[in-house]
Amino acid sequence: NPAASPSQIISRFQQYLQINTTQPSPDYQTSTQFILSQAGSLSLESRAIEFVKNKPVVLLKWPGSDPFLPSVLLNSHTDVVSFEHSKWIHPPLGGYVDRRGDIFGRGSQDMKCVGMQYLEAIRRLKASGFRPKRSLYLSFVPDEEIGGNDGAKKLAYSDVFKDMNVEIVLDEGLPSLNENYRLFYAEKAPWWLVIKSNGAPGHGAKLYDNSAMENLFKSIESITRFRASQFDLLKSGLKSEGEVISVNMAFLKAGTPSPTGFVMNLQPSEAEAGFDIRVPPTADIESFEKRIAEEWAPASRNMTFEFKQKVTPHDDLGRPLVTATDSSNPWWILMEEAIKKANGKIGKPEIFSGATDARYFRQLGLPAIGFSPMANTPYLLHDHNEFLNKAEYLRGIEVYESIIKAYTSYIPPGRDGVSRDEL
Ligand SMILES: CSCC[C@H](NC=O)C(=O)O
Ligand SMILES: [Zn+2]
Ligand SMILES: [Zn+2]
Repeated sequence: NPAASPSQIISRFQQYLQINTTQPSPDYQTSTQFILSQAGSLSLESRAIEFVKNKPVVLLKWPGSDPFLPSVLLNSHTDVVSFEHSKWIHPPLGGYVDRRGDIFGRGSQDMKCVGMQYLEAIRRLKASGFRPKRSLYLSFVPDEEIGGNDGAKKLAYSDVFKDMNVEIVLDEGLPSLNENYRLFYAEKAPWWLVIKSNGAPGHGAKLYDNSAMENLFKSIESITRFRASQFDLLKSGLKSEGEVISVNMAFLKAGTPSPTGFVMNLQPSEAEAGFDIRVPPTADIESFEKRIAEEWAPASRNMTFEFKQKVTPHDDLGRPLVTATDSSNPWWILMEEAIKKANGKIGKPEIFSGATDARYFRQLGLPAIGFSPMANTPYLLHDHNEFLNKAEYLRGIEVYESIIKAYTSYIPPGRDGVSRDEL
């Protein structure tokens, strides 16, 4: 079967990498055509739904033999973040494979790899004669990189989704440098904070209190100390990456522009700074909010603040938005078993450091697991020279074969254990 040869498999991945779905103006038309044609070659049911115009959600279905069993959803996003072309050793939209077998491209880790691996796993399972009991859905959603409001969120809150009767969702994860795959049961919530200071303007030679710059820098010092304290917890091993609040400065804006740069002998009356903050579901939100209002942007120091983005890491009832990792969640156990069956090793369950579409499904009360099968791989999401090794990519397909088999065959205890198939 030539369609299943490694060179054909890699060639399909390259084709997907070559489609320019880079934010802020992704070519969703071409990616949609590509995915639909893949679905056609696999005889999957397919449709493209525009909950928002020109932002297609491509939905594929491999029907299960028992329509009464809830379904399984494998999600991936089709968009990728932008890149600095000149800083790459191979073109970011090329899908170039070097002598070591490293496949270069924006999206090779985040997450065109996963979307294609789902499809390749289905190709192999179909060729082997496997038939799922549960229906398997694949969603290829737009706009994850800009928040997912017009993509996964629309899907999750739609009637289409209700009709799908989904019981478990898989979405993206992160690579690990060692041999252990990483599994994610929750994620941090992005808070994008902008703080502004005001102060009296004055001569650049004059020393006085409460300038806008001084007021802003008192805040930056306080934020820097907090950042260091969180980072120390991580460095010392007392906490893991997913358990600390991360704070990074995104921009600084101040000064009075002049045709030759900035006016040097005028102290500005305004200054501002922006921070990308990530809050774990386990954090004490109230005390952190208090810290921002009282220490980072106190009105008493002529400061104001605003959130450009403030996602809650909690559900409607105020509970942390997490997927269970113990025996109360059979999907977690099945996932671990299926990976191990495919000879994969697994590290400790983790909280994802960034934001993913999984949060929309967790908000509905569904279990969602973040996983991208990338072991022995450096973390290059959003970085220059993003790549995934060919051998690692192919191994990931085998892992998904094992997961899909286990998930679509799972019948919960107590449900008489007889599927329609066997009747
Ligand atoms: C709040 S929308 C941003 C989503 C983005 N997701 C992946 O990188 C992130 O910055 O985590
Ligand atoms: Zn992603
Ligand atoms: Zn991303």
